[in-house]
Amino acid sequence: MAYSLEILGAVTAIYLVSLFLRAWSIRNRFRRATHQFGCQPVKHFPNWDPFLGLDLFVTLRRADARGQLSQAYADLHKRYGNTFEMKALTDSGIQTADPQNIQAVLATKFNDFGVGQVRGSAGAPFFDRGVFTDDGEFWKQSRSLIRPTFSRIEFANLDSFERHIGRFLALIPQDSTPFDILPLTKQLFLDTSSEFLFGQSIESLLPQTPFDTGEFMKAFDDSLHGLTFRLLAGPLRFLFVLDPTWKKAYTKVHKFVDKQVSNAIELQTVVANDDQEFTNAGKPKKYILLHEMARVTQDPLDLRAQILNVFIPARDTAAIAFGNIMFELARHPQIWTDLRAEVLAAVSSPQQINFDLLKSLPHCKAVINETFRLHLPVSRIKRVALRDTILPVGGGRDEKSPVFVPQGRLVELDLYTLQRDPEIWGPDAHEFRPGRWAAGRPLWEAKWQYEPFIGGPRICPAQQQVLLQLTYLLVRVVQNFRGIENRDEEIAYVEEMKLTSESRNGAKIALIPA
Ligand code: HEM
Repeated sequence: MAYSLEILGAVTAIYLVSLFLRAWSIRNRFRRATHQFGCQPVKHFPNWDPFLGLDLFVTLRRADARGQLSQAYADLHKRYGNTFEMKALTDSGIQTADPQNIQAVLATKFNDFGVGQVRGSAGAPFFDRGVFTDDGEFWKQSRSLIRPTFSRIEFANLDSFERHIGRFLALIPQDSTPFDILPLTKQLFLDTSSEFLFGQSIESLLPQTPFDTGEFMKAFDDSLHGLTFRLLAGPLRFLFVLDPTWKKAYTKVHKFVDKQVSNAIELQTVVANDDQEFTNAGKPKKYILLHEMARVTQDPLDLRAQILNVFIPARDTAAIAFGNIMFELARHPQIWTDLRAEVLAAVSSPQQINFDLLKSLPHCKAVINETFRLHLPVSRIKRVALRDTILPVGGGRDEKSPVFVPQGRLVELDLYTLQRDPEIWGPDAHEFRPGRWAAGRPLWEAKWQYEPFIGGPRICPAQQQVLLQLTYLLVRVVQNFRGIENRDEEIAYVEEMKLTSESRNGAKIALIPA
């Protein structure tokens, strides 16, 4: 017993000495940065638990339970400035909603920041290394594996999208019965994204789906759920080591993906190097990401990891965005009327819809932009400093001096606060007002004030594809229904923060047939 106490005492002493040495080293590096670059300290949230930040952690978890986590961060920014530092257990580090700092982290100082320690191996063995988890050379290689397909896809695949939309429209009640459009939209995008990513749609919108869709979706959701907990737990994720449900869930997902991977490899040996961008009938070739990847690597485990690295950010994001559009339109029915007038004037039949037409609808564009401004499916971006570096602003009393960021420090970009900042968007920043986009696309994007897909080298590769699909879907729904009504007693947007952020109450609406 005495012996174990001695060991415990020694371990504690070593830990405290290492903490002290680390703090001392950071202080020296900070002094050097002050001298060289004029860095000033950033404001700190006044934690009463300065070691772990349990006080703020509990406050934030309570806000999360109320569905107001993003707003809780925005309130902190209101009190402590655009850039401040805080401790909240695993969520400790610098918070910033400043466009200059966001630009530095994502673009101008891109090589100084990475996702490694934030995501790193948290997903393994559910999903291994790929474009979503890695930094440096491995990230570059993974990104180049998917880039060619994404840069061509936006022009193609509209035909198969229409096929899925037909099924989607048929499942919408035609007698103005209230329903929640979010789950239905999730099924639609699950079907289209599985077709684009794997070459085989999960066909969840069909009554006779060839898969046990419910089982697959549950397994995938359970896998993502387990992943969210592990990411939240940070270095404490070893605590989940004995959790058998996660393994059961991701094994089912692997079984499905591995089958698609082996199909892709087999197909590769049959149709090697088909570089044609058009079919023999002159139509744009339909791109399948896994098949394009299999032209570069035929390692099944690598392919599984790489495709899951795309499927995870793809899973629900676009569906959540469409649900949010419907959520807002149901609360602003007059805007639906304006949209419908624009759509009916431009489009008479689905066959007529093409890329150029979809790009030429300013009302649709404004509604989509404004929805993304208020409701971000990905609202917080986490990065870690890969080396000692500097943020351009946020230090000192006036928050205008540069801020020293030691290697290993977490920096969180708060896009929600940025995109609702009254100094940028005016006093009606919290209101849904697509009219603010009327003068075309203003400078907001160029100034890093509007970033739902972020910017810089890690910009969402699917941005153009998603915007095109959302416009297409909006056009098709607006064509078929002359009105929309809100059927939710709760008027406010209640947020459900998982890996992505969505409306906890879905989008309960009634659509009035044309
Ligand atoms: C409304 C829909 C979507 C939004 C708002 C969105 C937004 C984002 C954002 C903000 C990031 C950066 C995350 C970070 O670096 O921490 C990201 C990354 C990514 N997104 Fe999307 N996304 C959407 C849909 C999709 C879809 C449909 C796909 C695939 C088909 C996709 C594939 C990816 C991939 C692979 C990355 C990682 C890129 C990298 O790190 O280099 N996203 N997305």
